[in-house]
Amino acid sequence: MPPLPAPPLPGRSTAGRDADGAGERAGAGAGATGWTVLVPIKPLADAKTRLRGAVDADLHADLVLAMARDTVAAALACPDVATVAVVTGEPAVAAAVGAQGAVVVPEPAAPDAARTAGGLNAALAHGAAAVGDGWVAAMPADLPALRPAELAAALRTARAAGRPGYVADADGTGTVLLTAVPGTSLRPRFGPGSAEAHARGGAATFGGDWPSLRRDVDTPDDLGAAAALGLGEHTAFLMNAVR
Ligand SMILES: Nc1nc2c(ncn2[C@@H]2O[C@H](COP(=O)(O)OP(=O)(O)OP(=O)(O)O)[C@@H](O)[C@H]2O)c(=O)[nH]1
Ligand SMILES: C=C(OP(=O)(O)O)C(=O)O
Repeated sequence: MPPLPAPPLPGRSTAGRDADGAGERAGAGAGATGWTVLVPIKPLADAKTRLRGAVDADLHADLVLAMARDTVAAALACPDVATVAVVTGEPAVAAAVGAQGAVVVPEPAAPDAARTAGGLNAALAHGAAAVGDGWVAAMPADLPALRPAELAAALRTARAAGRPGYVADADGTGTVLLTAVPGTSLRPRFGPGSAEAHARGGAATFGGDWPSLRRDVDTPDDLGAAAALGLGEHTAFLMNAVR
């Protein structure tokens, strides 16, 4: 007997966002018209090694979590997003983003893969299977300056294209948004040179003036660039506290 498909996750319902009457928000996964955005988040102690030194070592995990919470908050506030589904194996992350209104897809333990791009791509494939077919996108959790309107514009570009695609990061080499369309599965090829890898895999390149979406934070310099755009509240609070 073939394996049963994973059931779609429940959609998020947020009174504040639904109050303005936009019609595309209820539900997620199969049949839903709003986007489901997958956000993978690694165990905090292992995450963002290139960012180490931006704050004292004992605050590094707090900084990583603050950036993730700002990324999730911006996605939740995006009018085109029905559900934010965080793929993580870390209970502290699950509790934090669950309190924000994200749904959590528990990541299967894979100790040896956790530090590799294979770990990230496997986590996203697992998340995509859990949320089911539909308008599904993936985004890293290191976009602390992300503006909901820029994410909305990129998702609308993806929807209008009607085919899978990606948005490259500020450097042009990485990927900050990977999108699928109903009837196709997400094909994550994150890791060094992922923009080219996604293009080679047949994904369309989506361009637009989306500086906060493209501003992923890998290094202390990137954090400075994100600060120049305007950090989300969690990251801003932490950076102000350590100043
Ligand atoms: N769930 C999950 N998320 C991952 C995994 N690997 C990376 N991520 C997430 O994927 C996003 C992009 O990852 P990177 O920018 O490569 O982050 P990183 O591996 O923490 O950073 P470096 O250590 O500096 O390479 C971040 O949100 C990470 O938390 C993984 O194995 N599982
Ligand atoms: C994993 C990626 O992120 P970064 O290169 O920023 O680590 C990617 O862009 O595919």
